[in-house]
Amino acid sequence: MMNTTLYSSDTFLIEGGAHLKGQVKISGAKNACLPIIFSTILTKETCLIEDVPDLLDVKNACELLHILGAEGCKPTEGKILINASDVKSYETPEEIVRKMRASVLSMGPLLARFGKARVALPGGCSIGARPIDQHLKFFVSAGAQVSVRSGYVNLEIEKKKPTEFEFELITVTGTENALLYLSNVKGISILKNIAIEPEVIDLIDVLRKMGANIELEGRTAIIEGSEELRGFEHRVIPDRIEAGTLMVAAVLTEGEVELLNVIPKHLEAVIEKLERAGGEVQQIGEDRIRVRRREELKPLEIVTAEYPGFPTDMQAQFMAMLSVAKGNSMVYESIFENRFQHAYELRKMGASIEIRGKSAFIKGVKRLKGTEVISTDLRASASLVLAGLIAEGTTVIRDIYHLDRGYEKLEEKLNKLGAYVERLPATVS
Ligand SMILES: CC(=O)N[C@H]1[C@@H](OP(=O)(O)OP(=O)(O)OC[C@H]2O[C@@H](n3ccc(=O)[nH]c3=O)[C@H](O)[C@@H]2O)O[C@H](CO)[C@@H](O)[C@@H]1O
Ligand SMILES: C=C(OP(=O)(O)O)C(=O)O
Repeated sequence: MMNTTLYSSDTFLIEGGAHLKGQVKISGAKNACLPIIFSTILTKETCLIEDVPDLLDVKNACELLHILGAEGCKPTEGKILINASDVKSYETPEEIVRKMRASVLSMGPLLARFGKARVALPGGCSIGARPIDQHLKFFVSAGAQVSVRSGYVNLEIEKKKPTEFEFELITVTGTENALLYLSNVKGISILKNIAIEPEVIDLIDVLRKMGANIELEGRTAIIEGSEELRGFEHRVIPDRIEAGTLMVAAVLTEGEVELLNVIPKHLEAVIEKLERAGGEVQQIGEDRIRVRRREELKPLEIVTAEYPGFPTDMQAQFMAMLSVAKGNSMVYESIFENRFQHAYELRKMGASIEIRGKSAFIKGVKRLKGTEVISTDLRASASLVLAGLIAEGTTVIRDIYHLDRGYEKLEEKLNKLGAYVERLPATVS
């Protein structure tokens, strides 16, 4: 699990009270971009990825590719060119892997390419135990020898062969790892009970461009892999979680914000809840929406679920909003067992939230008060920023390391909309 104190981390200082107004462009999705970066290991040809968000996780993924021996890997003005033909190493070192969850996605491509992989156990947000047993069960079913020793997973396979595998539970990166691997295995494989998050579908688009033939029937994927995968050019889908976060900001601050570069279909569950809570969301173009407050904030019941359900990655942001809704709300977190750390920080700001197991009971209060809080994980940090936007006085959010993993220039975007968010650089590392 991630220990934030290991990393130098800035502080946000927020003055509450602004009504956000204006236009904001949504960045490419972190959780789509990362698996796509790892897919480049599967080909010796050059790959071009566009709409790459400027994020710590992306920089770390690129550094990992660079350490493995790939060329390019320098995100420049939203683009990355990667050529992995010179990759010779099949070992991903702990220092990088523990910084981000998605580095587990190097397993599938390295095993496919070298017949071997040695990958440190991944980090990411500490929102639960986050085991990778389903990834490993998949690799075993594909014929790999798998062992875990001294914090590293060792995988080895003699001869790649197609396989049929059913996940015991729905896992996003587990599905992506299996798709990455099988796309490079000749023959027809079947994966059942897969995740169908938009980020998984974006990866499938890329794997198809590379030459894999992938068909989807509900939660089943039929994959005809190829041993000679091609390079690709691909524009990453917009980040639905960044969009959702800014939509909540617009409603919460009684503002009016136009979001550019969104795929409204990906946001259906979020839009439905936001409208029930008193927001108004209008589609004003193919990839544009306008969001504002329609009426007084109302309480909600939210149960997180796999896509197309309500995303766990939006739960914390909604909790910040429900903290000041008129009435009692309930949030049930069905995906992760420890994803309520923001609730304790929101309480410091005056929110009334009681946690019982996987449920949070929120009694709306009239207002929040600025104080000093700690950001414990990525979306928890986002919820504290939202709370800071409407709190009385100044909110100081320490250790925004995780926020930088997942939001591109959040303070700049918010300030352009009229907020006051100042970044104070870390003084100790
Ligand atoms: C980099 C990335 O894309 N991160 C996203 C991805 O994380 P990630 O892929 O890690 O999340 P999973 O979908 O794998 O996890 C879902 C649930 O399954 C459990 N599980 C997962 C794998 C496994 O082998 N065994 C197991 O028990 C997890 O502990 C969790 O309780 O999907 C999550 C769920 O939408 C999002 O919150 C994360 O933002
Ligand atoms: C939990 C998240 O990220 P990660 O899986 O990289 O920890 C997230 O994006 O909300």
